[in-house]
Amino acid sequence: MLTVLDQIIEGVRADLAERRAALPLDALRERTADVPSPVDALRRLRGEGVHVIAEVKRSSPSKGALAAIADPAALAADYAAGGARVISVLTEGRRFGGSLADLDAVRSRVDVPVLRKDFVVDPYQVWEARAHGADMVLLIVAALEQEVLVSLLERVESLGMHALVEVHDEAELHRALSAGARILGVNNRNLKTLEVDRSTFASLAPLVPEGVLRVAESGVRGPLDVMAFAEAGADAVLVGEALVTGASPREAVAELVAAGSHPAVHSDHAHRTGGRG
Ligand SMILES: O=P(O)(O)OC[C@@H](O)[C@@H](O)c1c[nH]c2ccccc12
Repeated sequence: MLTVLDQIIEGVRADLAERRAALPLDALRERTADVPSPVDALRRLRGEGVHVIAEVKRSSPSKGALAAIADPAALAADYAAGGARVISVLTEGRRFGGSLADLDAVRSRVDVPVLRKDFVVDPYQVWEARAHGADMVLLIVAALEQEVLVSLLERVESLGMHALVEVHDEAELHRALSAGARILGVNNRNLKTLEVDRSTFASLAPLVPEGVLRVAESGVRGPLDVMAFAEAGADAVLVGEALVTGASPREAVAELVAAGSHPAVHSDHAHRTGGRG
């Protein structure tokens, strides 16, 4: 039986085949020459406190439509004004309602690093991310054979970008680390059942070695969740739904940023992680 992830990837491959037919890899590669160099997203995510990665997300397979988002660039500008360190843009169209046009719109508006959030299974998509100005690319371990993960990660870094390498369990975590992940995302949403279990991050975070950044993904409802992930060792949180469905995205991000830089969070985080971060 096909899992949700398998179904999504089937659609992603079909859409990718069309784009590749319209623009062959060589031509795509040439386009990257005119694109300004990537910003160092890893640097932006280091340092005191828990940083916020704010996501432009229209829909999801678990909830359906979340928000219309008529102007993704304006939303991204609000996120940046609220203090988001990185902006994540979903570019998958069939289930998440995103597009490369959204990535372009956001890129042209904000200076903060931009993450292309998609189901990347082919180097073409990594070149595409760069050609559209991305600084970071999501790689989902569950979607990739180990050799493919390794080569995609190398491609991302060779283009000067960083990868957010997403895992759901201990086996995937070990694969991510052995592939050389420097930014590790623990997705609290199980991709098979689509259920959120916020304890997933806390159970995997202690297994992440020092020097590798830890990002808690999915299920952040507000400041209390940020503080809980901080306590569990997060360097950053990735938040979508709570921001796109709220009244003021700028204020919502600012509240999360404040929770992540709360003095109690700081000292506790520094204490637990031996002062790193
Ligand atoms: O909307 P939430 O629960 O705040 O979650 C955001 C983000 O973690 C989620 O969109 C996500 C995490 N990993 C993904 C992989 C593909 C698509 C989407 C995702």
